[in-house]
Amino acid sequence: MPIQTVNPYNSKVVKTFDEISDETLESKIATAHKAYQSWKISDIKDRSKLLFKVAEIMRSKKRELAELITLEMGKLIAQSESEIEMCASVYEYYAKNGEAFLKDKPIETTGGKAFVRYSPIGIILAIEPWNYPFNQVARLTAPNIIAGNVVMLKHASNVPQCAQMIQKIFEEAGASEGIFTNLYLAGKRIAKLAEDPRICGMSLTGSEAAGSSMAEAAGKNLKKSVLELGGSDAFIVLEDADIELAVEKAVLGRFGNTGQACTSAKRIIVIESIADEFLEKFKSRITNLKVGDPMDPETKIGPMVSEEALKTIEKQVNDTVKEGAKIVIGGKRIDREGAFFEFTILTDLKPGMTAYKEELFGPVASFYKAKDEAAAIALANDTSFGLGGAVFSKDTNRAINVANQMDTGMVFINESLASRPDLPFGGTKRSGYGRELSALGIEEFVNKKLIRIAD
Ligand SMILES: O=CCCCC(=O)O
Repeated sequence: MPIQTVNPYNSKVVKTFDEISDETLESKIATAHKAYQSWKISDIKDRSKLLFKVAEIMRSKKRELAELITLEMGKLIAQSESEIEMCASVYEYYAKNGEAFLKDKPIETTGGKAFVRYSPIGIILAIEPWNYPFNQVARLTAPNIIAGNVVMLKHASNVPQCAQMIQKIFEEAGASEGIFTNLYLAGKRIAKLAEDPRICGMSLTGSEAAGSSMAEAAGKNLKKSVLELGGSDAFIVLEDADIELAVEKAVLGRFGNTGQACTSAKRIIVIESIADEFLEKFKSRITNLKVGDPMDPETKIGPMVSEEALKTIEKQVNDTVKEGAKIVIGGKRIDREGAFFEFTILTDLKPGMTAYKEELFGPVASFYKAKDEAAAIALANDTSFGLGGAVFSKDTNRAINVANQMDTGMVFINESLASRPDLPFGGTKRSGYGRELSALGIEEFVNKKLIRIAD
């Protein structure tokens, strides 16, 4: 894949970047390794100041950064601005709480004293996706920078200007060279990078295939890794739910970011007795929406990230329809320049169909009726993924009981799933392992060193 900005609104190539040579890569690793030697022993208050400054710069450049996101991957401009806000709040969260999270943890032991100290480990390689080009990077970078690690970023090849901008923001905030380094390189060079003893941890958000090959390289070299992969999250609406609320959140949860999120509410599962009413309201909320330029605040349907992404979802929808599913609304590309796909709802889905078993990474909701709560849970769990989910019910205890039976890393009740700096984020099954954000996110790439003092 060439490293380039292609505007998904009109498919025009805006700017192309060269991959770095092996010599440049070596020199960047050497610089990062050197930076780590002083960063790991720096005062945590200075590390915190750096992150506060990064957050401040991001807020002050919110519009410019949001426009870059929209240019490179087509997100609606208001959603791009929200991403920058969220991203700044992640940097602030670790700037404020990092010191407390990293405090020594005393251990009760017989005779003598003991505690666990969280120490940094070195360079962490972040392999990040295009769908939240600033926020995905923040989630790995903020906890590691405060912990005393340094970060090298291999971003998705279609968001090179976002990647470069993050490095520039760190520089502007006063970070020495090597604290945060953007690398323009192809995915196939990651396996070789994993062999480098100066790279001490690897984190990837992306597809199952990319995750599996990164984990293989990390495992072969005995490196700790974190994986945030795909999802096919269930959005369960029980018969005692507030239907208006559930519909509103389903629209947001499924069609936000043009459906291109690992945690999108890809499978809407509604109890039979209220399913028709829900479906009618759900459909009406996505009917006659304004299609157009994602930079225009009036636009409600913007482009998908690329022609390739559009073709993938178009094929998945066509295959599923051939297999017997029905289209309630949408179902095809929009006849205009750019990677536009109609907001779509599929019904009559059965096990084995394409949309039943695969992740649909675009604006397509799979709608299911379940005869009762147990059937809804069984359906929710009938997937190889285990990222997130949502349950809607006015009875909180009932909803918690349902959440408890869902095989996922996260469940939100009466809300659609969205990350927050203070909540752990991550999955189980084929959605990956490890956690980002919250106090748990800082624990992934630190040496939990035992120190024992004899009596
Ligand atoms: O693809 C991953 C999406 C994460 C969305 C979020 O941060 O809520």
